[in-house]
Amino acid sequence: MADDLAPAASLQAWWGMHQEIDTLIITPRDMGRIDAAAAASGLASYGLMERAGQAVAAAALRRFPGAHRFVVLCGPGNNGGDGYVAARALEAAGAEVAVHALGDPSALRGDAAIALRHFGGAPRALAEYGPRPGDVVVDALFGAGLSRDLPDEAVQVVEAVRRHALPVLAVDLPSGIDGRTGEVRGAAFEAVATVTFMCRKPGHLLLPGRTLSGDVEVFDIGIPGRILAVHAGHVRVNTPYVWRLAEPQQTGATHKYVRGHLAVFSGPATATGAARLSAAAGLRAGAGLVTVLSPTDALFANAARLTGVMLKDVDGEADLAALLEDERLKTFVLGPGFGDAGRARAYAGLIAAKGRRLVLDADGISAFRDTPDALFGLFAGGDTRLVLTPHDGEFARLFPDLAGDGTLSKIDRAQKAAARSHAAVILKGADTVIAAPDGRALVNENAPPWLATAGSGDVLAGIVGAHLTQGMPAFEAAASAVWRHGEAGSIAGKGLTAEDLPEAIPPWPAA
Ligand SMILES: NC(=O)C1=CN([C@@H]2O[C@H](COP(=O)(O)OP(=O)(O)OC[C@H]3O[C@@H](n4cnc5c(N)ncnc54)[C@H](O)[C@@H]3O)[C@@H](O)[C@H]2O)[C@@H](O)CC1
Ligand SMILES: Nc1ncnc2c1ncn2[C@@H]1O[C@H](COP(=O)(O)OP(=O)(O)O)[C@@H](O)[C@H]1O
Ligand SMILES: [K+]
Repeated sequence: MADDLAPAASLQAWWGMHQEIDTLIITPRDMGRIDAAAAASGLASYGLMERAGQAVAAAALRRFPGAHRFVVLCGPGNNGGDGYVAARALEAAGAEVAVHALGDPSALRGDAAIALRHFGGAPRALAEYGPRPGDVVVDALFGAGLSRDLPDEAVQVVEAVRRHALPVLAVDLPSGIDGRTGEVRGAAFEAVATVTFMCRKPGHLLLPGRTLSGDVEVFDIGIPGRILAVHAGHVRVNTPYVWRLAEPQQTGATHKYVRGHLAVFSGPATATGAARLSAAAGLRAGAGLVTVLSPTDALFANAARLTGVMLKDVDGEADLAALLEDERLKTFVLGPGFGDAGRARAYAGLIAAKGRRLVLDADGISAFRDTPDALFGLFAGGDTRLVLTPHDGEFARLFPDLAGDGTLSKIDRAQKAAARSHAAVILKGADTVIAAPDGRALVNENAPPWLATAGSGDVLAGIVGAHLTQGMPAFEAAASAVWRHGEAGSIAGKGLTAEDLPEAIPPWPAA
């Protein structure tokens, strides 16, 4: 099955309702199209560079009032051009400025050559830069145009600046970060802050670029929003803006079955806790009823620890088939602590055949490691009814080729996996990516590091299940679950355990 993404034109309309510019994530390739469209619309490109460089200088002066000297490192392209504008503005503000260029400045073309001419000074060679205490480095070596590993000369400066622990303000991206993937190309500056233009790029949100970018300031250099919106792809930051219209509505007529019934499969007697975490999270996240479906040997272990969550004996396919006769049971969570791979495959098959919705997590994902296509076939066609919640290790079991392809970004991997599996995919981590089969993708950024604790993923699976069973479309259900999970992590605070998370799931944000 082809992985090529051909987002429907109607998607543009879907995003049309969600065009807040600060949620757009623009790849360097999108940015190229945006530049071309801006130029075609009559916008003077040098004006954009001038505003970009001025914004960098303003940020440098504001952030580093005690700097002895600003050292502006300029590269061979337009990122360097921004650097020359910034150097001129810093000098005009009375600061001490040193400019060092990578390569021959007389080879600059276009707007960058104009910026150098306006600067008027003669840059010194990059290799001549000797770090001094009190220096603030303005990194304008490479931005969106980085296409291969940093040259040795630049690597040496990156290392010298790190050795001297000098603060770095990056222009657009820290040099060495690939704007499309967030990966380090050979070496990269670690910036205190990065000033970028119009929108953030994947490299600002995906690790390790997210960490190396420091605080990211987005400065509007004057490209009209309508041009951005038309040429932006289908990647956004995961904020309530993109799914708030799909939030479950509660009216006076709501009763618990309207809010949906969620079922969570328990593992054997020695591994029941994960399912209860999912179930507790599901109830707190808004499912009207939640039932743990337990193998017979684990009934007592579960019964002793459940209150608001119900319990039912389901010990094999016949039991599940009988249960599926109840039309009100719409959504299942399968995988947390589940253990039995053969039974997981059989249960997924029954659930799919009956047209129900499934969150497949943990052991449920691993159960299909030898037969991923069989899983994808179960949920092909019709609305998206499957949500997969892999961490990197589980992802590699279902999608070994995508996991092993070093040219793909985490966003690309999630998008291709979603298209192939007909599932909404939550590819977890500190930079969780949520993708839909139609090509939409979101990068999450509200999760605190202390969410990385045993059982945290089980809680997430339960929240997704609760959202699905309340009728949200799969992608929106998944994205909003990741966001609420991140908020719960912040509310529960440092030192949390997974048991604290369900209690901390916040109400829906005000629409
Ligand atoms: N409309 C826009 O998009 C604007 C872009 N601006 C700046 O323009 C930048 C992009 O400019 P460019 O496309 O010129 O790209 P860069 O300035 O990032 O890179 C310059 C050139 O370096 C070469 N190169 C790439 N990797 C290299 C490596 N490892 N070693 C040696 N040479 C390498 C490539 O030929 C590339 O075109 C942005 O990052 C931003 O700073 C700003 O001027 C504001 C306006
Ligand atoms: N460094 C981090 N910062 C924020 N969130 C993280 C980080 N590492 C992991 N997470 C989140 O914590 C959860 C861990 O889930 P998972 O890997 O399934 O662990 P478990 O199986 O122990 O629950 C996921 O939601 C993941 O996105
Ligand atoms: K840079």
